[in-house]
Amino acid sequence: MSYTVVKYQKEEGVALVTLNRPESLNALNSAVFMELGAVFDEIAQDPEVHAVVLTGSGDRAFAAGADVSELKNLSPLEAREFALMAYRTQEKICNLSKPTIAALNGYTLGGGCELAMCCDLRIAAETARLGQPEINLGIIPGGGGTQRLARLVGLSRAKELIFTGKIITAQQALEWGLVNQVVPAGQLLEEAFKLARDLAGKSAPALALVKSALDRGINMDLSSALHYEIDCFACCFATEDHREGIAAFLEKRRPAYKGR
Ligand SMILES: CC(C)(COP(=O)(O)OP(=O)(O)OC[C@H]1O[C@@H](n2cnc3c(N)ncnc32)[C@H](O)[C@@H]1OP(=O)(O)O)[C@@H](O)C(=O)NCCC(=O)NCCSC(=O)CCO
Repeated sequence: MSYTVVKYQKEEGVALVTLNRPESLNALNSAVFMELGAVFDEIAQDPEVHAVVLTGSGDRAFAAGADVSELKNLSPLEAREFALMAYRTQEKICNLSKPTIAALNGYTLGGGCELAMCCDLRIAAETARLGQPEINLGIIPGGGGTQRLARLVGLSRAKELIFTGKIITAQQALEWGLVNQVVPAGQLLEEAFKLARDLAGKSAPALALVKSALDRGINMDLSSALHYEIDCFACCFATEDHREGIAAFLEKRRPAYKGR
């Protein structure tokens, strides 16, 4: 399939997905959400892809938020439809059984920050700036910001960011746990790919199971989550990869996983 507002490339088992509206700082309009959803459907079905890097084109922004010009004339019902469309795309990203890394190459605001939080890990360029500035438009986050931000940085810091609309540096985001790593801007994609290739070399079923244990477990009560983890642990023992991983350890060699 061909895409216009999103770019999609594959390299050594890693998919690179690039938001491609640099003239508007990769603002997220309906077309972007639709194409992004189609790209992640394609990735989900592609056995050659073992990890995903999501970034923005240009050197100014990952994404500066939902496209304000599209929000301008929405009725409440249309606003709800827009948010639901974003939600459906985000669900495809969150539910992907392969690891996802957001490479934040500049402004990561509003819907952009919400999209980054749908990825498993976030690496930020030193120049990246993050925030949920919706309050300054007289609206609130509608793409999961109130929930995912609070879960990542805690309720108090989420309220600080969302109430004030202030924009924080990559370093501050690292201290708050909103990003995992900060790197020089020139090394962002290199570092994101290094991490993605490392993850692509691990057992795909083990990664899928542990992602599910973490993402589903966090929304369960502790006892249910611990039992779910036990079930996921047991499922690993149905894979060829677990035999390979354990054999490789005992034979003091690197494992060669088959992804099954
Ligand atoms: C990101 C900011 C602070 C950058 O400011 P600056 O460097 O001055 O650059 P600009 O001239 O403002 O932007 C360049 C160009 O991009 C357009 N643009 C930027 N952000 C958006 C956007 N979110 N939607 C649509 N278009 C956008 C901007 O209009 C310029 O276009 P021109 O044609 O050249 O005029 C600054 O841009 C900023 O504050 N942006 C908005 C951030 C924001 O409020 N985000 C939240 C949106 S609501 C949301 O996401 C709801 C989901 O929960």
